[in-house]
Amino acid sequence: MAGHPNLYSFPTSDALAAQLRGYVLRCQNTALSRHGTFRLAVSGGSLPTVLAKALLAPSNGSPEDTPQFSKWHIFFADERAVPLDHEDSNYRLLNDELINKIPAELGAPVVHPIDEKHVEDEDPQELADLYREDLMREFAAKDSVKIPIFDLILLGCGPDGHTCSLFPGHALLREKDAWVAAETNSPKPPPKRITLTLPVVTHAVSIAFVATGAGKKEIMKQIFDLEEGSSLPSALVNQGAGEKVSWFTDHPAVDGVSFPRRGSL
Ligand SMILES: O=C(O)[C@H](O)[C@@H](O)[C@H](O)[C@H](O)COP(=O)(O)O
Repeated sequence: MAGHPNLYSFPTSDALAAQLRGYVLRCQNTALSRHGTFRLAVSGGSLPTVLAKALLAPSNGSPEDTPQFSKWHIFFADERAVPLDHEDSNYRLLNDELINKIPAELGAPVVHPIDEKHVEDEDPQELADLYREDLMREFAAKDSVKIPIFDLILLGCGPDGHTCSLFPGHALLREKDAWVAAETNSPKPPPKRITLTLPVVTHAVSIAFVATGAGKKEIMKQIFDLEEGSSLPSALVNQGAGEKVSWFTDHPAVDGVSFPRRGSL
């Protein structure tokens, strides 16, 4: 086990966004110095809005504080099997909240959507297989790799402890080999989705959760303080990736949580 996750808690959404910006840009700068691109995966929910607040804020002018979007490859940690312009699409959400608002001088990232031709398929397995092929092109172009190593995966946490489209008690949590899995019966609509698997999430260089609001405090207690929460998907990410995991929360989300938390990175 690789140590404990980092739990941060901030008084305001502005403070959270500022710290998240610093964190994401440090991940970017490390990735660019290592291999010239920044490869990340993002979830839906409130995350794209928070991310936009963080990344579209004015830079202090230093290269370290500047998003170099033209070197970014953005994948989806999970996606719903719907057309890309559908209101349930995480791709559409990310475009609306962030991508379409990036000033031209910062460049444009390469965004990797699901293959829209297969969203109506009875079984989303083909969608998952095609998304894996896209990952192969990006992560295994020259070598054969066992697992893609994202520079950063940005996640949300549902009130039931789910993350990506990995839901509590689901057989997918035991997946060891697949990179991308199909979900046909999600307890949260829409039912058909694809998701990165737990091994892909925990192998990332860095993993960050954003969880805010009083609606999260019960599940945060389960994840961080209670034995009974240890099998929840978000807790499994903590256990599998330890100190590589950072949680960005606000005070209401961690009210009553005993696990030690810090107010800055
Ligand atoms: O596909 C989904 O069902 C959502 O994207 C979901 O996974 C979301 O990330 C969490 O429920 C956290 O949501 P909030 O960030 O809005 O709390």
